Amino acid sequence: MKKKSTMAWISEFIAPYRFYYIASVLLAFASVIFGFLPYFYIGQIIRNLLNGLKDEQVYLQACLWMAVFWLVYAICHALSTALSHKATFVVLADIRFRLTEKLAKIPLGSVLGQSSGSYKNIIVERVDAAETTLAHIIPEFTAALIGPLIALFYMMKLDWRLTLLSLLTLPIGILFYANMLRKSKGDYENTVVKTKALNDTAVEYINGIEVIKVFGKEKFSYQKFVTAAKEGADCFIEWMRKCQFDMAAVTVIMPSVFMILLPVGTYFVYSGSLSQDNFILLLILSMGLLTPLITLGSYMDDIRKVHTIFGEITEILERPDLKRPQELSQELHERDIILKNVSFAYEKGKEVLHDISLTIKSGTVNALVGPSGSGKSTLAKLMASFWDVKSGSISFGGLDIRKIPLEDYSQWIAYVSQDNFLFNDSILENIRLGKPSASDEEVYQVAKDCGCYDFIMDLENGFATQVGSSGGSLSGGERQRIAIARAMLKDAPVVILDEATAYTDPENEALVQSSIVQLVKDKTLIVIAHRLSTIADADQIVLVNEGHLEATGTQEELLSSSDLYQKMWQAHLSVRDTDQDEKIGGLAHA
Ligand SMILES: Nc1ncnc2c1ncn2[C@@H]1O[C@H](COP(=O)(O)OP(=O)(O)OP(=O)(O)O)[C@@H](O)[C@H]1O
Repeated sequence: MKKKSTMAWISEFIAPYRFYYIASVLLAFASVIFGFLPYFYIGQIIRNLLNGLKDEQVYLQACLWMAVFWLVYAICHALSTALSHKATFVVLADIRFRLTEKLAKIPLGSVLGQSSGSYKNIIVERVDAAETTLAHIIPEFTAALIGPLIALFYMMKLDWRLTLLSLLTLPIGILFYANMLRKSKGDYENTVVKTKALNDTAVEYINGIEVIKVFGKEKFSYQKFVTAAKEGADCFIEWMRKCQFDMAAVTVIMPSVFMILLPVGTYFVYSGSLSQDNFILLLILSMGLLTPLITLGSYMDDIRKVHTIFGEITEILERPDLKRPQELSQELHERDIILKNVSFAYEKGKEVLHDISLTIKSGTVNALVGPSGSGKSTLAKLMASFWDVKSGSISFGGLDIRKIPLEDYSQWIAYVSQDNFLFNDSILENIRLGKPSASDEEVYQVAKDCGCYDFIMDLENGFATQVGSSGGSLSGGERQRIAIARAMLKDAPVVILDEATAYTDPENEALVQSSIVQLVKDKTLIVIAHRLSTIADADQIVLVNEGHLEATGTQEELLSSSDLYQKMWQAHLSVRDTDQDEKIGGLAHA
């Protein structure tokens, strides 16, 4: 697919609000004209003064008209800026919506491949940085371009020789400006990269504050942050260092045209080829000619910035969606999940699952087991449709899951992971997320079924308790039980469960386990099992090893047929606490 240019993207974003921008440009145009009209009166006043006119009325009238035009100029300018800002803030909000919508549509792997800090940086700061350019450049660029053109036209009428002389320093200024742009090429992009790194380190520092404290890594982590901050500052300083000489040259050389205009103009006046009043007016106008042109140059930098910013935004927007149809094309049969010759790689050339064929029968308990890194979670996530398989197929109810609308499929699958994310909202709303239409009573009931009603009611604000960012104000077990209640409310026929590797205490483990038993009643369960005792009665154990399907069967079958399973079982027996396992019980259907 051909990539869209930055301009094409910007046009697409601003298209719904183009009338605001057009109105803003027209008003900017009007403001330039009205801002220029007072110069006619300045010329008139100078002329009258030099001619010795002593009629106050004439001066008063000229001043009055100047004030009126200035007022109209100010109103047009304010309206133009207000319109462009209004449109820009809506455009920026749209861009943010599109970015967040896009993150929900692309494969999960594509989202997880980048740190949350850098997403936050793009969605919040980078989008914000586009505001200056979009809101200011459109009206101000117009004004900075048209203003000097009108001035130039008027000056040519007054005296073409001095007008051309007043432009003498322009090419020199442009040369310095071009040199500055050439030298600092890539510097803005560099500051973007360094700022991103700084963001990532800051987010990592804050998210990992517990680990940092526990392992006494304050110095190390703080140093990492300091280094990122210093590198960020250094690259800004370097950028400024490269620009300062040329920029200073532009600001000094361009207005120095006076050094030429004054002697030459004085000569013209004395030789009688230029009137005094026109000379003074030309001097004033030549000032107004160069300042907007210098401003125009500074917009070039902004345009370059916006190119980088939109490059980052559109890189996300152009990522391919997880392709799914809008509607189901056929009725689904039995809700079996069937994998046929499934292979998968996160990165090109690094296949992590190889040619897996497997049937998960509807209503059965299935355990995915295997050594660490063997591919259990990847397999489960493929079944949950978080990614698309690279080859082979996964079907649900007889239909390839790529042909099932994501919305439908997510209704049928409940994925309960170890790090259950809770939103910074009340417990009630966090559970209700499983079924947005659920009444408060339904939420209470599911909390009772899951065995978390009592602990919630013991909290000071009960179900209205705010859980804090990522559920930080609750214990790990409490968070997990709320996430299970959420999944239970969803009442999906298939539950994929990433069993916790470690529990803090046996009592909590028993509570979590019993809520899981409630959750999976009469459902298809696919559990990524880390402790074999909990899945001894599973209908099917799927043993994965190094991305290959090693064996499938009941525990009895695997104990007699698979060496690897035997070894894992022996290892498990040597560490398990029999009493505890009895208390907890397994995951088989009751
Ligand atoms: N997002 C990812 N990007 C790249 N590689 C990944 C990603 N997630 C997992 N992997 C790799 O895929 C392989 C299988 O990982 P997976 O998490 O599926 O194994 P697992 O059996 O669930 O491991 P564990 O029991 O330790 O959780 C590993 O080599 C892992 O490094």
